[in-house]
Amino acid sequence: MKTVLTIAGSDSSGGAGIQADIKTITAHGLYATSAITALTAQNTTGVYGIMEVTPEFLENQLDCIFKDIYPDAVKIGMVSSAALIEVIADKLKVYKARHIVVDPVMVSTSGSRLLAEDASETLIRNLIPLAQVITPNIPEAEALCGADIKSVGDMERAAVKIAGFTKGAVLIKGGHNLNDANDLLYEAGTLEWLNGDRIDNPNTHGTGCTLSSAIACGLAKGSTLPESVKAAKSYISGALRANLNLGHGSGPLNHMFDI
Ligand SMILES: Nc1ncnc2c1ncn2[C@@H]1O[C@H](COP(=O)(O)OP(=O)(O)O)[C@@H](O)[C@H]1O
Ligand SMILES: Cc1ncc(COP(=O)(O)O)c(N)n1
Repeated sequence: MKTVLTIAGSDSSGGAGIQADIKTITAHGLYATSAITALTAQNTTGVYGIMEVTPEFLENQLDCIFKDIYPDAVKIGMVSSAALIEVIADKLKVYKARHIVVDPVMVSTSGSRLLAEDASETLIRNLIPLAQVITPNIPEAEALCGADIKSVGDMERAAVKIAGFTKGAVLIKGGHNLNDANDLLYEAGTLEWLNGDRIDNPNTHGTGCTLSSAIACGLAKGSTLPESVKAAKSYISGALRANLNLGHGSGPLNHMFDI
């Protein structure tokens, strides 16, 4: 069986982070392993506390996984500090990890910072260069390219610039656009729009985590990046359409639908 490793934070409400990743990987018929970077006390209304693991303990988790159940793809989500980012980058290099998908999680949908302000540089310098693809949302893409994104042209210019930081590909997610849900993939010098109808569902907690894990699943199974991204987009649309309504805020996705 193919396996996908998720390196991310725990979300006590089960909608985002490690929990979303494991649900997504399982729904794709793959085996999930995990290395937890932090515990969050979180629900659909917000993030109420963050407790990071130590760099040594993250190292220990990564050694355990890579020496035993070597992953076919790796997804990286919330990593809040520079020291943890450095551990991950070192271990991915030591173990020659393949098919690395980085979701550069900076701020939660509910507005809490999940990446320390002084850690962005380390993310860009140490981790993003190892990624086959990174999946910023629009505010994260603005932070990475240092420019506002207000139009389709801005999004395309940002994609070309950000892809220069990775092994060559970026998917800028359009979930923060009001009228559509069009994502933009830039790979091997080609821009490809993945247009999606906006689904009328306010429960979008964990969409970014789910999408990046689904992409890692496609890559682990041997699909190309464009194939993996298209399948992941279709998975997200299905999970949004299946419409769960839990909690008092922006609720989680419904992974219990037929892929
Ligand atoms: N209301 C929606 N309808 C359809 N797709 C959506 C909707 N909201 C988000 N998406 C999709 O979910 C994925 C995650 O996007 P986004 O919400 O921008 O990421 P993040 O969770 O990192 O902020 C993207 O593929 C985006 O197009
Ligand atoms: C542990 C953890 N990781 C990631 C996110 C971002 O998810 P979202 O952007 O959907 O709030 C989150 N809220 N919590």
